[in-house]
Amino acid sequence: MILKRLKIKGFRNLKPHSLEMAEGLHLLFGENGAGKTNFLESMNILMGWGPFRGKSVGDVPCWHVKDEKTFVWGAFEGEESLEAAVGILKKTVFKVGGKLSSASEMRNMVPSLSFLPEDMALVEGGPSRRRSFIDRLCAVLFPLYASTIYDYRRLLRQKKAALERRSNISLVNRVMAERAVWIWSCRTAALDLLRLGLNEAKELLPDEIDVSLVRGGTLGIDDPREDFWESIKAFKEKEELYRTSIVGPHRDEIKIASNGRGVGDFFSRGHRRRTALALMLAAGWAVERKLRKKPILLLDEVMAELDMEGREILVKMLESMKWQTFVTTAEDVTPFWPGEVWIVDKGKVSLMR
Ligand SMILES: Nc1ncnc2c1ncn2[C@@H]1O[C@H](COP(=O)(O)OP(=O)(O)OP(=O)(O)O)[C@@H](O)[C@H]1O
Repeated sequence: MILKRLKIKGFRNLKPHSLEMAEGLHLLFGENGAGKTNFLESMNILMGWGPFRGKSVGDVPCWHVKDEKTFVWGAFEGEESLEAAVGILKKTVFKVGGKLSSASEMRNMVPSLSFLPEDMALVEGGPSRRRSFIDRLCAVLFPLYASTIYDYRRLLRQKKAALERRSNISLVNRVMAERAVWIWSCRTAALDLLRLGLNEAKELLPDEIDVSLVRGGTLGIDDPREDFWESIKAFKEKEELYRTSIVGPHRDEIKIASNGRGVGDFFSRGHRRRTALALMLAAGWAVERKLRKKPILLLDEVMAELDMEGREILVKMLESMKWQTFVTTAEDVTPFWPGEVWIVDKGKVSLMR
């Protein structure tokens, strides 16, 4: 799908806009603090994902204009056509085709993926980044995924409280087991698709890459349900001693390996960045393959640490995927950019060519 028209009002530092957008690649070029990330974020919120990580929706309305309504409106075309609007105050209110809707409906109707500067460190550091990446992909691929994760987290809190009180946790374990097994099945299916997608992004990769799920805190028995229950049994005392939940998807690791070794440990920094971008492209491919809809990609400052060759490969691959893609940059890469170039200056977004 593509976002054909976009209207923005009262959104952070952005001036009111009404813009026509083409398909294909879009570069948003401007100085630091110009509003490039804000512009991507407005689309991210419209497509049901909320503000970028760590930011609160209450901070979105422009600080300088009192009592102005904050909204983002978009007309999407492609596999489906629809008009959607989101009004933002302390919360977000969605309308699709004039009728009340929700963020999760938007996420399912208009598949989109965002990739932020911190995602460039996807293959290194702790597992929570990789879980967040796979969760975002699963939330696009499987309509009930986001609500199941929400439910699972609620159960985790209940289990923790029960462990603190030293009360019986067998009932909460039983309810958790169903969610845990389902989340594992979704993550496994998403990783199967990612593996196929990585074949399409080979050019970016320095070597063969494999991705696999290591179930959190389990004994690693083949059957996930048996794995859950046997591990719960095996670690019962430990859970009670530490009063924390050891077994389950909240402790999963997504292993990214090359020739059997974790790439975080031995790929160079640049090659780790390329691997992260290859995973992002593979995720887009997975969405298109499963949903038969072209995703919209929002990429914030992803070219900053790539060498010239890496940038050229990335742009060539994005061109060949034919997804509508928005890329921000503070570096002047406009001469070799093959698509539309937008200049972002003090909150004003205008088409350069
Ligand atoms: N609610 C708000 N109202 C008005 N201005 C805001 C609001 N929230 C953030 N801003 C301002 O928006 C400005 C632009 O931020 P943004 O992150 O979009 O810049 P950017 O072009 O992506 O910059 P960089 O290249 O440094 O990443 C920031 O300077 C910030 O102070």
